[in-house]
Amino acid sequence: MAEQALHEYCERLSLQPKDLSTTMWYQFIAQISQQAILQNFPKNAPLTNTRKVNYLSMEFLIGRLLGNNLMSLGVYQDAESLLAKYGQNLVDVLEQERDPSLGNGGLGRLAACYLDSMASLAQPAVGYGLHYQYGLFKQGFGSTGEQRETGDGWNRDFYLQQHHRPELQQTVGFAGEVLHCGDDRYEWQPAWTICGEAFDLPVVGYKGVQQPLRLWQGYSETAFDLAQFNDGDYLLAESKVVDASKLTKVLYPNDNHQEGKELRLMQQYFHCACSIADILREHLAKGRSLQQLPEFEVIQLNDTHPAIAIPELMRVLLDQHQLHWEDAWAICSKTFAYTNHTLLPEALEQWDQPLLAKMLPRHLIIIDRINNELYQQVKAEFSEDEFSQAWQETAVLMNNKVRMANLCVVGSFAVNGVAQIHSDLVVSDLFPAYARLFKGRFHNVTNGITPRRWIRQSNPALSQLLDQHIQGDWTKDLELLRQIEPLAKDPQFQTAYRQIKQQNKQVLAQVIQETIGLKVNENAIFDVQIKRFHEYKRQHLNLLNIIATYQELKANPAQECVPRVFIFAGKAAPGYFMAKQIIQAINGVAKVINSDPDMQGKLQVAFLPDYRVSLAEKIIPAADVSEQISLAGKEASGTGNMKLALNGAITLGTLDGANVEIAEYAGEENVVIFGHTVDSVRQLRTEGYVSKRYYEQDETLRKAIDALADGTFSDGETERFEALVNDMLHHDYFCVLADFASYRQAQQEIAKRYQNQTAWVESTILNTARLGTFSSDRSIRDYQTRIWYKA
Ligand SMILES: [N-]=[N+]=N[C@]1([C@H](N)O)O[C@H](CO)[C@@H](O)[C@H](O)[C@H]1O
Repeated sequence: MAEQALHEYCERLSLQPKDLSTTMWYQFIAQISQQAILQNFPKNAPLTNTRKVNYLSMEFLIGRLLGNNLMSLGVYQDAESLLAKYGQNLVDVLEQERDPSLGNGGLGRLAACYLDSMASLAQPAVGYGLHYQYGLFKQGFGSTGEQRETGDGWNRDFYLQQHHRPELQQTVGFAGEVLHCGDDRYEWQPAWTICGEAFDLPVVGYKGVQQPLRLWQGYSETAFDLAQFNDGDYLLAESKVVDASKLTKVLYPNDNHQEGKELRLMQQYFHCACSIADILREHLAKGRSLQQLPEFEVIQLNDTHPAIAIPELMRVLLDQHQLHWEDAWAICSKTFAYTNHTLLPEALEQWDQPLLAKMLPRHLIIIDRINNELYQQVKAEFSEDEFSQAWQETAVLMNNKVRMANLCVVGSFAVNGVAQIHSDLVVSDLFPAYARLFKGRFHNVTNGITPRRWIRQSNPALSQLLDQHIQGDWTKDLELLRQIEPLAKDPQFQTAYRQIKQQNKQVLAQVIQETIGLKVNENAIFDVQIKRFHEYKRQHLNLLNIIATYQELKANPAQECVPRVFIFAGKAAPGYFMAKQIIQAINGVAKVINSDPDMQGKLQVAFLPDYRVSLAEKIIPAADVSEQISLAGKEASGTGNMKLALNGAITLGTLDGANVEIAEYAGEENVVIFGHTVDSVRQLRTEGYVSKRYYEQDETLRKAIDALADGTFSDGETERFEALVNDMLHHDYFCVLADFASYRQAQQEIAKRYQNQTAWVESTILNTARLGTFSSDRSIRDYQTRIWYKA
């Protein structure tokens, strides 16, 4: 079949297979993969004992799809051997695919892993997102190591792994007036509308089903106005067209931070309005009633970004289907479920009421009614003395702001956090009054990652070893990894496992050489911190330890040391000054250390630019140490921690997010935990945390910070990192200085353990063997049994 297709493809190009470029081979393989997806997939029927999931997310960090699709179609080897026949290497051909960076970080990647798992488990689902023209910016570094951003056009219109669905278009209104037509009846007259057209990216489940990721793109109903053009009024002729395409032009590059821009709210509403209309179209087309919606459909809100979907569904039920408030609310509140991904106050979205009054006047009226109904409930539940504090926490409308997280809690039948410690804090710290008011509504579903992309596809050598020693298909059931536990001490298995890690490190060393021109010591510990830059993730704590290690080695050149390569990757939101300071400081330190002959073979720092899914796939299999060093209570879960540990990296972390559960499953002896806990941070704050004291009392820490301040790592410029140093000494909200000593000790523990390779490799094997629970298949099964099950 493929040979025939290849023949036809070459004929169309009037070329011989030997003349095809790598890009042409990519296009050929992508085409036959799409045909295969369209023609003979799925082989399995979707589940019937569960509701269809509509996963609403402003981000889907899907990564390259072709390799994944070939694997899930079961034709990866066929493609590999066909290409090999013509002297081509599939890995190189797959490198031709642009990385659709339609997400910022963990939240967006989690959505992609969940789509893969739902399709693999035959859980009926549709992902609903936006077809951004520009994904997350491309990152480069300037002459003094500062982050530079450039637009990342991922060739949206020519992307091969998608189908345009013009028949699914929707029309979305904005602004305008609301007429009160008596009693409870309202009519919204939008001032203008934008059309949404759908692009379906097939999600190919592994031995499962195929279902769509549906991405909406804005365009203007009124095409080019020829009449106006003929009247010579060219610009006006084009005006409407410009606006619409601007709507889904670019992804907002913020991670864990709200940017209260009008365009962002318009994007969110456009996303929700198109998706709600499409869900109802499909539901009603099956001859089902509106009242049956919660019986067959669940709408999962991926954080608060799609929260406006709640008043949007209410609007449609009230104004377009003339339901009474109670009936509409009964349907809504049994259809929506909300996942919270962060406790950071600056990330909890709040929109100015006046902005909603202008942009979505009908929705504000509905939100006001929801708020009034809630007021009665809170009044009834809490006593006189308790009421004001309870209302302060629970009110949806407060201080001229619409609190989107509160709207989600009130409008959903289920709320979940993304790791046990986080879900506990959601109840104890974020929503205690809600937890009392809505008993049984709060759940935990610990995050997971898809083993298809993050082991089978990105670590083929390890996958082969696992295939040789495991009965059953671990790619489908990751708990089967337990079968290698007895081999953890087996010398032969250890050798094979270690050699695979070493091979992966050599591949990464090649990538580092090609990308930043640094030749790293492949026998050193590859110590990896790869994630978005944010003060709570504390990349600057990692940096302070690197500086201290450098100063120690400079002061004691004869001292024995375990060679180390510190590998960083990650982007900072363009508007996030302090995160950008940290990036620049790491590059400044790297420049000095990497060019210092005294550090040869001992210490190196590699900061790889433009972190993205395809780069993560190369770094993760090569990591020895996984840096998960956020301040306890700040990282809701983390998912990089799971990918790194399953691929045999030892977690060096705080008791935060999913690190806690990784330590539980791997065994405390197979991770290295340090630092303050959630409770001891609370105590530190109560006692009044003064970071300067740590600087004064800890000489190693002081010298490291002084070196950042005195120009050592900034070409003698003393003000370049002034803001970062001042923040550390006079603020340091994320307690970097308070955790420095404990972290440094933990790093020395890592070095000590690494010297006993037999024990180290045993520990890494046990991490792979015992962490099957962090498969996103397990997460989806938890959602099915705890949230999505048919009532
Ligand atoms: N937004 N947001 N939240 C995050 C991540 N930054 O995207 O969601 C991720 C997915 O739930 C979490 O793993 C991570 O801890 C959390 O910070």
